[in-house]
Amino acid sequence: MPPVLTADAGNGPVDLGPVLSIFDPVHIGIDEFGQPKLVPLIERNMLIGGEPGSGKSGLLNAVVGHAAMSLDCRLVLFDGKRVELGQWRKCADAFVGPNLEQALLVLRKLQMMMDRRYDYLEDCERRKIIPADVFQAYLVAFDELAYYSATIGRKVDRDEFSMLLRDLVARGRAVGIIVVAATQRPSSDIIPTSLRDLFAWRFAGRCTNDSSSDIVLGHGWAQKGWSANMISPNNPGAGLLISESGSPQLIKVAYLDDRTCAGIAAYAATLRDAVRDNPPTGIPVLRAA
Ligand SMILES: Nc1ncnc2c1ncn2[C@@H]1O[C@H](COP(=O)(O)OP(=O)(O)OP(=O)(O)O)[C@@H](O)[C@H]1O
Repeated sequence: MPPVLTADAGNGPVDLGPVLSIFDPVHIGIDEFGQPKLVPLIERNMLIGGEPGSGKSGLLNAVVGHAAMSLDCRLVLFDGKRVELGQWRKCADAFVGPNLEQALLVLRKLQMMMDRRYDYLEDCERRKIIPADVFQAYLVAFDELAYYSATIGRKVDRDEFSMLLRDLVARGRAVGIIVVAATQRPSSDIIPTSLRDLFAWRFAGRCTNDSSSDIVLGHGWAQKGWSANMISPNNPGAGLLISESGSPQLIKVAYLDDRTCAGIAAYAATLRDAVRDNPPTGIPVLRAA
């Protein structure tokens, strides 16, 4: 049972409703045996690849939905199409549409914040963020990665985008910055091996060939029989999920349709407003239900 958010604006505590935590594993769907598939995301990143229509946005929305409902997590969303993650806009600190300059601005700010968090950890002689920390986790989600790194704007800006993204993926984990990135172009120019290997979780929805599947999951898996090319085009949301230390696993993503996403997003935005608007005397507290 998730904890219930309680607010006290001076007239006694009022239950606002259940919330989640980004330190909890995220429910993303079911495995082959019909068992819930839960993935811990704190201190990890997730790469999502697959051909158009394979269900990447479905997985991204499941993850962003959990983060939106986690009041210990802030959201930064990059969405070249604006409508894939657009429903979560009110829950996000920043929402970047099809604008590379704005994307760079936001990424530079995140990099600066990451550096300051490292200064703080160094001063505290600690190695990573904990739930009791004053600073909150950030979920930084991209749909579609290649749009910013290979499609719009000037090459020099796209290169800076790729460099900032790599830095965030490489160094963000310990300071609570989680990157989840989706692309319909699983090719080596978009996801070089050195970048791919920084993602602890990798999900390949249906891919057009074995080599695209390997680019997401890791070299050699197709030859061992694990290729997302074998997934039916009529089965969106099915795909192979691998963690940095395991073998691929077939899963089916829990799909949130537009109406459900909008409902969760509106509820999460209300809770976030309630937390923001509460006076210091009424700081909301989490308690077990
Ligand atoms: N887990 C799922 N279960 C059932 N249907 C799904 C699932 N995921 C996606 N679908 C269906 O497939 C369609 C395409 O899914 P989605 O938009 O997530 O694909 P995508 O890979 O993000 O596509 P694109 O690359 O074009 O953005 C959805 O509109 C939905 O109808």
